[in-house]
Amino acid sequence: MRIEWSHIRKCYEISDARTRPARNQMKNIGLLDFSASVSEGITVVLGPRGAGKSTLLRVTATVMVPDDGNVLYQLTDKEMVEWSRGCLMASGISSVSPLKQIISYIPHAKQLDNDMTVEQSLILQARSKRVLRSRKRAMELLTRWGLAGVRHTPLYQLRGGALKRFLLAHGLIGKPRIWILDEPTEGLDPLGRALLWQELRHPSKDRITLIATERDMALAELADQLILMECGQCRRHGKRKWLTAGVKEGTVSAWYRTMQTFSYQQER
Ligand SMILES: Nc1ncnc2c1ncn2[C@@H]1O[C@H](COP(=O)(O)OP(=O)(O)OP(=O)(O)O)[C@@H](O)[C@H]1O
Repeated sequence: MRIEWSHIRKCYEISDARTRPARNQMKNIGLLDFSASVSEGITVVLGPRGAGKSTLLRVTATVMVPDDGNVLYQLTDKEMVEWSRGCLMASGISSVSPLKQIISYIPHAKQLDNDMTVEQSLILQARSKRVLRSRKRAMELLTRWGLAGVRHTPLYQLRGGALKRFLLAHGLIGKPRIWILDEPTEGLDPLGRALLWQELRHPSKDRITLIATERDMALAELADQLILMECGQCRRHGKRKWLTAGVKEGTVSAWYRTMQTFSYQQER
């Protein structure tokens, strides 16, 4: 399996009338001519705030349409799916329906606006992903991710570590082949961190895991591949071992420091 991004551009229109000049509508650049590719394994996307990491994840998860360029998903030797504005206009959203079943996207959420309980939501998700024995699978995940104590809690009341663990369990329920995580360790408690590490160290064989993080270098050390972003573009990408071989310490953190033209350290 492989994902290939070609010349992706994504701009956001600035909606705040106070910051918008009267005639020229201003745009924020999310992605600018972004090209790269990844194969099975864990890919960690690094970059400073505003580099475009979340935008890349949203486009790849097909929750956002790129303005230009395309994403190709090589699912098997014979099956390839394209995601682009052109494809969407020509064939509608059904053109990416094979992806909807296999992608799980976990956004960077601080709170959920939903009064369903944890248990109900996991069962519903298992059913929507057409998991066999969906209730059993939901209970399995509920227990494994330490959610039994909050099973009857409405989602809007979940906070901190429990919320993060719920999101991870929810995302894994359908055994996704493409697992996309935006800042998964932010707000995660030690139990969740240990469970996430376990999951990342023993992944399904045929899975692409795409993780964005701004500063969790311990997470980045688990990567098979790295993408370094800056100003909406891909500045470097490749195998972690090759990229870090050039620095004395041989770690992602040391490599990342040598790549800084942005103020990673000064921000701290
Ligand atoms: N909804 C939005 N409306 C307007 N501009 C946006 C929106 N979302 C992102 N942007 C802008 O797009 C650029 C890239 O943002 P993005 O969130 O993708 O970067 P990031 O690397 O994930 O940073 P962060 O860690 O701060 O989320 C930034 O300039 C940001 O301000």
